[in-house]
Amino acid sequence: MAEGDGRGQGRRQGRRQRSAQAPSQRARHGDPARGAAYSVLRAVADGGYANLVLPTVLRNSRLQGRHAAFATELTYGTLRMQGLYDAVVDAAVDPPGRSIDPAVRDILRLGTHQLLGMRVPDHAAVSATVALARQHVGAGAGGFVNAVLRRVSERSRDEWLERVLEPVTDPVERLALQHSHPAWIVRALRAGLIGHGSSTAESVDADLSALLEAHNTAALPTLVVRPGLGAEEELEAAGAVPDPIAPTAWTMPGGDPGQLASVRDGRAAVQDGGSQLLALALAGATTDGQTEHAGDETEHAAGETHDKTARGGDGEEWLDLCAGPGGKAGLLAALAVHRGARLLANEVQPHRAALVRNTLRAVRERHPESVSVVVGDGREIGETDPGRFDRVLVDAPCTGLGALRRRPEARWRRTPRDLAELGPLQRDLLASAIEATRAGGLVLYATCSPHLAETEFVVKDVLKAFPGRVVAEDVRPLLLDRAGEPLPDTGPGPWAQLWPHKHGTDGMFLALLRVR
Ligand SMILES: C[S@@+](CC[C@H](N)C(=O)[O-])C[C@H]1O[C@@H](n2cnc3c(N)ncnc32)[C@H](O)[C@@H]1O
Repeated sequence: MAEGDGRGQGRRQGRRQRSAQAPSQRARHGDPARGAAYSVLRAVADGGYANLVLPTVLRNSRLQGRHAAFATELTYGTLRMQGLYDAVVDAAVDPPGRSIDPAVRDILRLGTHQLLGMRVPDHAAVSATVALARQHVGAGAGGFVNAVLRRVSERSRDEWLERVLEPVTDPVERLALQHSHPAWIVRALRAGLIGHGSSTAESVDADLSALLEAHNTAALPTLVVRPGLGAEEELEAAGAVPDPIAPTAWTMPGGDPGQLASVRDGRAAVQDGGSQLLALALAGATTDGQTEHAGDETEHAAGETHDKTARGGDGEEWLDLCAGPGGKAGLLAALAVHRGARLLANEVQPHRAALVRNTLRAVRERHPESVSVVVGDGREIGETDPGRFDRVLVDAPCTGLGALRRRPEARWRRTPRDLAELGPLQRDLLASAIEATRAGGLVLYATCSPHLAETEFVVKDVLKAFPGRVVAEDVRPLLLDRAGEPLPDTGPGPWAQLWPHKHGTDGMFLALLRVR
């Protein structure tokens, strides 16, 4: 993205920003877009989430249009690429490897992203970032930042890459540095590509590079239109177009989806296409022991477009075991209502259950009897409600390694220890879901991670714990795009793995289990 540098963000706002600062002050103070990016980086260093902090910071700084886009790209790009930029900065400081104050480190990362990752002219990148350092840290920091960024600006991105990669011989470490991921994640993704049958020994290196690159590429927001609530017209009028990935998916090439009335009132929402496919797959599967649902053939609500077979419906009870903040529950609720089923959304954290209630408001207002939200530990439902549900979604808490393109700081926060902590919880939740499902009913286990330890290994372990009682069914034929075609390249089955570089979705894993 080319940089705005305080110019032309709607003439009125540009004048306001300019008149608020004399030229001499502007030289000393950073501009609002860079200031906003810096605030988000500092909040992330304190444990905040960029996707939650950034909108507030943009609003408080009154940044809009291309200034907001500049601040967003600067923030997200810097967070994603910080592994590589730290190596560049460490090589550029004098003496190399000298320790750097965390706030100054953030400012140097921002400057390096402008120089190596954006189309900002060198002089503007250096002077505006030095001003930021002076404003937020002090004059000494300004001088230091100036010296380091001038050295960074002396080489191109490719030249820096060559320089920092030179001493690194291990192929995984090289890819990690080049694509700015922790090495343990690169190793796990490599194992996932092979383990899920997505890559062969010959193709894995190219696939891995494409996957890591996809994590570093901003994704256009995908919207879900919750069926039967009438949001399509407004989306069309706003310039959104149907997305081929799923019958409920739409893409908005520009503008802020949050401004749409249908998004504000919960008839539509921003939701990854993979998440939509997952909810549609669970709703589209056939439960045993149910009669045909006569409405299925005639209705043309999204998600019902292709499947004209019996899937049960009337009177069914559906459970979303780990529902917060409610994205998948929102789609499941709309599908359940349409099919004469009821959805119970469960979430262990009260504040996340409140988010689920809010997400479900459009359906709850129209069909209060069909949807309810409860706070509870999903591990207990198998005991409190054995054999009660026809369909259960376990969208398990996981490392989120499949959603790194949307959560720019997540790769630096996660550690292999998280896997050790999540593993027992994932197994307990899946076992509880199985206990809570009636004979002939279905459990869909899903993660937004392709890590083998939280996908295939969990499912295989739990299947072993229920010998003869639970079978894995082929979920791949249920993953249908808008044209009704099964998604290609989802693995050898019976489970499926989606990938950002292949499907343009988050890296979702799905396993469909039938209780006998
Ligand atoms: C991956 S998120 C679910 C995302 C959700 N399905 C959606 O689409 O918005 C996992 C959720 O599980 C919740 N969780 C963690 N432990 C749980 C437990 N023991 N019982 C129920 N929910 C739990 C977390 O708080 C988190 O909200």
